[in-house]
Amino acid sequence: MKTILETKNICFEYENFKLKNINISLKHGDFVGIIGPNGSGKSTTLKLITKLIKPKSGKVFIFGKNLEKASRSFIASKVSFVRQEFNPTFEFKVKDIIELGAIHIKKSFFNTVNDSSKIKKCLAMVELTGYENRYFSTLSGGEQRRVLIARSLFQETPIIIVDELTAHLDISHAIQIVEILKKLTESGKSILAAFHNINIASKYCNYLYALKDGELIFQGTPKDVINKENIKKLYNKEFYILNHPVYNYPVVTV
Ligand SMILES: Nc1ncnc2c1ncn2[C@@H]1O[C@H](COP(=O)(O)OP(=O)(O)OP(=O)(O)O)[C@@H](O)[C@H]1O
Repeated sequence: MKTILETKNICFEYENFKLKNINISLKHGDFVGIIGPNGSGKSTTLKLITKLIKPKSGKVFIFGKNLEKASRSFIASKVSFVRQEFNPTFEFKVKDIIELGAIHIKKSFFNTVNDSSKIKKCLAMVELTGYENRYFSTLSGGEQRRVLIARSLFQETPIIIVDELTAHLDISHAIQIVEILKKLTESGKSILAAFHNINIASKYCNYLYALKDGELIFQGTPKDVINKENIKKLYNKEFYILNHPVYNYPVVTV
């Protein structure tokens, strides 16, 4: 399969944190997860890949195009990004939030009948039918998160990047969202997501990158990455690793 997103030795620095030589790649149909403890650099990596911040050195390529030279509309047509935090300054309705996500690739600013049926469809996919006229600020954390996933579906990009995929979601909605994304990979879309829930990443991702203190310390299939020794090194704590009795993937437990 063809590589559609690639980082080459990207480095970045905040005052008290360094991200070092990150090499990540994503192919058509991949569901790739980034795991690692709080503050290990997952969000920073995703922000670099989506050009929200610029690397100190190294390069990012999306469909072979150097991100440095890519326009905002090119990026928006290829990548949608569900960020961990999203606090709009104005009172937006759910339907506006969804449309604004794809404003750069729309031919016209004005709503069309086609758009509103597409918004309905995307909301139905995340079980928020009838929410289009609700004010975003009045939704629960989990509902807001699902609106942002719906916005990403509305954008219809070949690459979907999600920071902390299961943030604010109860276990049932977390699985529902992950399964929607997994289904999209079967039709050729590619997902890159940061996970705190390693067991969900283990079941659904075909490849994992493990970040610690700004460095990629392990990578490979969930079976390669998730074992007692690696998880201890990653989180500085002992866990039990079991094998899922039905689906045969490694499960981390206390
Ligand atoms: N704007 C910023 N200015 C200064 N330091 C920052 C900034 N954003 C992040 N950092 C620091 O960079 C480090 C990596 O943060 P990052 O958000 O990438 O980690 P993360 O792995 O996504 O963490 P979490 O699992 O808690 O979401 C942290 O130490 C954080 O405090």
